Amino acid sequence: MSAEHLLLTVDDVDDHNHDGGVMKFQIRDLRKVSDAGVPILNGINVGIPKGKIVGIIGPSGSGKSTLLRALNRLWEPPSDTVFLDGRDIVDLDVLGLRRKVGMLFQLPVLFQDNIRYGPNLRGKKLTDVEVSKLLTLADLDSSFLSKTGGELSVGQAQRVALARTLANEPEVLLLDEPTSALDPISTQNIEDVIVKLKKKRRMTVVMVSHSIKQIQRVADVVCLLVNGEIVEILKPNELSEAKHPMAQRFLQLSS
Ligand SMILES: Nc1ncnc2c1ncn2[C@@H]1O[C@H](COP(=O)(O)OP(=O)(O)OP(=O)(O)O)[C@@H](O)[C@H]1O
Repeated sequence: MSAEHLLLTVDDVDDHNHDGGVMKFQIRDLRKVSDAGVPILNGINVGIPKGKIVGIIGPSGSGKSTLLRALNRLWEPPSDTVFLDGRDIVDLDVLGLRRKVGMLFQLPVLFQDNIRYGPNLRGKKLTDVEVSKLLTLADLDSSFLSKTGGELSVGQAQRVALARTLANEPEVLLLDEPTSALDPISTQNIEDVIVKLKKKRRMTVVMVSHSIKQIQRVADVVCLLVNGEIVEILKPNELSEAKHPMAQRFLQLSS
């Protein structure tokens, strides 16, 4: 399949509430080779539609995290490959980029004043009321204001980490298996928050997950990554129709 066929358009996204075809990210022929000369990303061509949840699934080692990390320059992509709102991200101020493009990892690492940290860096002091609002957004009550990191369960800590990311008012949320360490209830809480953020704040979300069911619950469109290539782009309810043999095998074993 040629690269042009894999350019994601808003028509691929089964939802009427779109922004007239606006892409938040455009990724063009993104490649990465390891120091040992092994290809990690093999020419990624895809658009990430504004205000949508794009799921990324694929076998272990297929390059999902590397792709995600390219979007906020945790891995520095080559110039002319990743564009945010039409601008090459390597030309942007890296801290400004990371405020706009927040990231949540698999396991949260926390300390008490974390939520205030990002705004503080920008000289903005959040009041207790503002912090409470962020906690509410992440489905936590204000009692969490006075709790230290050690008093939180992993699920609560992940929601506090989400509130911390949201304190920067990001336009894009990158999620790297954000619920893989959580129980089903905490997982559902995080999924609900993600969907709410998309609906209420029209946030763009790119989510890596090993859970096909999770991707089917939250994503508007799904990219299947195999050996550093997006081999198919499907709607969540069409995943069983994947044609690439590795993608079929992965989906069969995962379901
Ligand atoms: N800095 C690096 N140097 C060399 N190889 C790397 C580096 N980062 C990642 N890789 C390799 O690149 C490939 C893709 O890694 P990546 O973490 O992006 O995959 P993934 O699809 O997210 O995997 P998983 O599902 O297991 O988390 C792997 O083979 C990995 O070993």
